[in-house]
Amino acid sequence: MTDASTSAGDDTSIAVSIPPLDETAHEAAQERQTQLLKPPGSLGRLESMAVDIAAMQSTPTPSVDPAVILTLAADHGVTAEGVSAYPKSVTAAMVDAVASGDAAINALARANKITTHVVDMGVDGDVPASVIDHHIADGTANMTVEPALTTTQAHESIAAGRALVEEHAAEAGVIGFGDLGIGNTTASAAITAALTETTVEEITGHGTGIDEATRQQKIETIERALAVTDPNTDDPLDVLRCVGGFEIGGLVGVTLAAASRRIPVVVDGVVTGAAAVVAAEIDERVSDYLLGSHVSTEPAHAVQLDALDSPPCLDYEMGLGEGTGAAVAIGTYRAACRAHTEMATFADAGLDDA
Ligand SMILES: Cc1cc2ncn([C@H]3O[C@H](COP(=O)(O)O)[C@@H](O)[C@H]3O)c2cc1C
Ligand SMILES: O=C(O)c1cccnc1
Repeated sequence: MTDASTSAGDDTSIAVSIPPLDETAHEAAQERQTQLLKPPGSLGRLESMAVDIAAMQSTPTPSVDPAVILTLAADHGVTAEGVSAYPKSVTAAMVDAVASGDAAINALARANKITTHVVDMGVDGDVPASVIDHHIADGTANMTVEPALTTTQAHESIAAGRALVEEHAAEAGVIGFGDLGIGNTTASAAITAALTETTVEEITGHGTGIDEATRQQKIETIERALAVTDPNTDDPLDVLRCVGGFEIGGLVGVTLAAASRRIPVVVDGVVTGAAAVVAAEIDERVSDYLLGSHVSTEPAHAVQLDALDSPPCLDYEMGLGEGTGAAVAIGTYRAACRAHTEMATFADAGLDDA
């Protein structure tokens, strides 16, 4: 992966300043773990989760709170190729459900005390007034005919994601990723195939539940889109422009802005994973600020997590999106941080000699 100064062409408008992980905080947190009232290592990966977050946040007292999930929604012109089990109109309907508090993400976020925001990045339909408005267009173009986004739209989507962090999550302990958009597992598979050493066949999944014949059509659609739009695979912005989506570009912007503020980002499923891969190709330092959630049933997801060197923290056979995996994982990351900060040490308990 490359550094912002050498990738994305000569474009400097998306470059951000991302601080390195705080090694001193990392060492102090690791040392504290050895002093807590438990045999060293006995909290397993919960220990390294807290230590990693301490280094990201540059603090001896890591915390996920306040935890915020941003669910970005947009439509996709590629749905005209019959790649999803559901019609495009479901995107607007799901935005409405999330705004009303009725979707899976709302229930899981409430269960784990996480604030959620839903954002219209380019939904083709009416959305409630309470939805944050960063509408770029009524869905992307059909990537089998022309690039899904214009260059301007690709930039606009990233800028919107950055603005979202400044406006709604600047004080967050962690930001969880979420997505909505019928057809967006097709865009995600196309991005993943373009930016990793994989074939379209091996990383294309069943999305919302398409049968095998439709999956073959989805594979053929992605291959055609890559042939028609011919993205420069050395340029993540060009890949986003050719086969991406407005919500995916927005999530790239969220990642860049969060990392520049030392805010860890909890990656969700295959759509947000594609955005994280694009962001890490724009600036490899964002990888330091990524936290895995689940591993999705979509095959591209494990490939993405591997490319990002960001292991999942749970495997519950989930494959929904919306931020659902991030919502569940944030509960685990919160538990890790609270054990780290709230437990007594052997010395506190008068057990120095134990
Ligand atoms: C009711 C419903 C709720 C969802 N919540 C997330 N998705 C997920 O599925 C869609 C992508 O899958 P595909 O590429 O196969 O269309 C996106 O909306 C994604 O967020 C949903 C999909 C449906 C149908
Ligand atoms: O893993 C995901 O994020 C996913 C899977 C199917 C449909 N939408 C999202």
